[in-house]
Amino acid sequence: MSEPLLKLTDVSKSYGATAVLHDISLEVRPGEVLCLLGDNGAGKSTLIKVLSGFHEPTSGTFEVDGKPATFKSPRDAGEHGIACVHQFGGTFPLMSIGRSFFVGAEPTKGWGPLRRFDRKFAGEVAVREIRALGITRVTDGDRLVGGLSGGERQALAIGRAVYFGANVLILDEPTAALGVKEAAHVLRIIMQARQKGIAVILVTHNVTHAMAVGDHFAVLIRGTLAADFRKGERTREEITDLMAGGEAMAELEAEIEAYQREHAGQVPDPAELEQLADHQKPTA
Ligand SMILES: Nc1ncnc2c1ncn2[C@@H]1O[C@H](COP(=O)(O)OP(=O)(O)OP(=O)(O)O)[C@@H](O)[C@H]1O
Repeated sequence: MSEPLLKLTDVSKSYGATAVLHDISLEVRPGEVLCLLGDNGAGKSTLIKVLSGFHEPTSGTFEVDGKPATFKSPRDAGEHGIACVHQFGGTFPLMSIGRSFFVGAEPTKGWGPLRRFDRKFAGEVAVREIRALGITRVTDGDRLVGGLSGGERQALAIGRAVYFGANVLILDEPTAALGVKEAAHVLRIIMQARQKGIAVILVTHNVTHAMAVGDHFAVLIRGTLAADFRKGERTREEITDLMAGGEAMAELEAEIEAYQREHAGQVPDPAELEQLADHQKPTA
C-alpha cells in the first residue's frame, strides 16, 4: 500500500466548550477514495473544515507526505495540495467556462496597456481539463457556466482544483440534490480523479454512492471515529447501520421489546419481525 498523503493523529476540535471531534486518526492515500460517512451532526463538516484549513484543530497533529504540517487557513491547506470543493463551488453561472475556471488566476496576453485576459487559452485549458474527467460533451470554453448540467459544473470545479495542484480533493456531498444520471456522472468524475492518483475524500449520506466508488471508509458517530475499514470488509447493512449510529438497530430492539410487552412475552413471528425491520429501513 502506498504511503499516506495526509495523516491525522488524535485530532480533536471543540467550539468553545462544545467538543465536536474526539481523537480522530486517519490516513488518506493517493489514488484512493476515502468515504467519510456519518449521520447528521456526526462531525463530518467540522472534520473537513479542519482538513481544509477553515478551522484549526484544538489538538492533534497533521502530516502531509510524511512531514508535519499545520493549516492556519484554506490557503495553507491549498499550498499543501488539499482542496475542498463544495457542490458547484467556485463556478459562476454568468461567466464563461474558461473565465470561471481561471477566476482569481486569469491568464493574460499582451503587455502594458494591451495586457488582457487570454480568453482562448483559458477556454482551451478549461475544456481540456473537464474532458480529462470524462465529460466529453463540453467542447466550447466560451459557453456560459449556467448552461452546464450539475455534473458538468462539478467537473469544472474539480478540474479547476486539480489543475491548480490539488492532490487531496475533499468533496462535500457532491451528489446531493442531483438526479440519478447526474450523480452517476459525478461518481465517474471521482473515479477519473482517483485514476490520476489523486486522493479523494468523499463526504456523503448515500451508502450506494459510497459503496460504488469507495476504497476506504471512515464512519463518524458523535464526533468519534466509530469505524475505519476498507472496501469489502463490511456489508451494506453494516455500513447503513453504522451511519445511523446503530440507532436503527436500537430502535428495532425497542420495538421488539414493546411487542413482547403487548403480547405477553411472545417473540414476533418472522413476518411481523420483517414488518418491524422494514419500518426501520433508512430511506437514503
Ligand atoms: N460553529 C459551531 N459552534 C458550535 N457547535 C457547532 C459549530 N459547528 C458545528 N457545531 C456542532 O458540531 C456538531 C457536528 O456538526 P457538523 O456540522 O460537523 O456535523 P455533520 O456531520 O457535518 O452534519 P450534517 O451531515 O448535518 O452536515 C453538531 O452538533 C453541531 O451542532
